[in-house]
Amino acid sequence: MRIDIVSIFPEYLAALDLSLVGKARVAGLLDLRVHDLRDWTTDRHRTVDDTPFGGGAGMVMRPDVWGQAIDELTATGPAHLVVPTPSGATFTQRTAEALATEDQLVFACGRYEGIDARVAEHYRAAGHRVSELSIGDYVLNGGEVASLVMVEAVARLLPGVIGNPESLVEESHGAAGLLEYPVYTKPPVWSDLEVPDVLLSGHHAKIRRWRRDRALEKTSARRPDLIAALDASTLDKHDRAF
Ligand SMILES: COC(=O)c1ccnc(N)c1
Repeated sequence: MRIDIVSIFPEYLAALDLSLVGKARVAGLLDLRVHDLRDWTTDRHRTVDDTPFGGGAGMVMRPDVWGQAIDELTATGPAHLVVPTPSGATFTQRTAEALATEDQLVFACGRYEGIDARVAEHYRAAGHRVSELSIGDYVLNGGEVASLVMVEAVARLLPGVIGNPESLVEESHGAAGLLEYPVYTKPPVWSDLEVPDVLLSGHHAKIRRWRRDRALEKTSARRPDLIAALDASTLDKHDRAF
C-alpha cells in the first residue's frame, strides 16, 4: 500500500518514522510519503489560503493548490482521498479495515477553517473514492493528528506490520465486536493486588471463558451500544464457544 500525506506542517508526521509503522516503511511493507502542500504553490509567498466567500472568521485553503498536489499524487492510479474533518463520518475500526484494502490513500490535512469544499466534490466527480472522516466529536487545529491516528490504525492491519496477527483478533473492536478483556503480567502480586487465579491455572478452556466473560462484562458496562450491535449469531457464538 502507498499512503501520501499532504500538510503545511509535514514535520508533524515525523512520528510515522518511529516504531512499527517506521519499521514497516523500512521493510517495504508500506510506502508512506509525506509532502509539504506549499511545494505546489507558485507565488513568492507560497500562499495556500484566502478569505472565505460569504464572509466569516478565518481563512480557507485554496482549491487550486490542493488540486495541483492531489492531481500529481494520484496520477499513477486509483487513490482513495481521505479528508480528516470534525464534520466527517466517524472513523471506526471498520473504516480502518476498509481503508487497509486500498492500493493508495491520500490524506489531505486541512488547516485554518478547512479546505475549499470543491476539492472533495471535484475528486468525487473525477471518480475517486473520497472520505471525509472524523476521529471523534471534538475539534483540532488541523488534520495532521487525525491523519496520524488513521494511518496507524490502518497500517497495523497490513500484512507483516504487527508481529503476531493473532493479537489483532481479540483486540477491542475486533472481529468479536467486544472491548478487550483485562490483561496481567508478572509479578503475580503487586500493591497487594493479585492476578485472577484462573489465569495461573493453565486451564486454557477456563481461561478463554474467563476472558470472554470479562470482555462481555466490560463491553456491557462501557459500550452497551456495541452489545446492541452484536447480531444474535455473534452473541450466540460467544455463548456456544465454551
Ligand atoms: C481540522 O481537523 C479536525 O479538527 C478534525 C479532524 C478529524 N477528526 C476530528 N475530530 C477533528
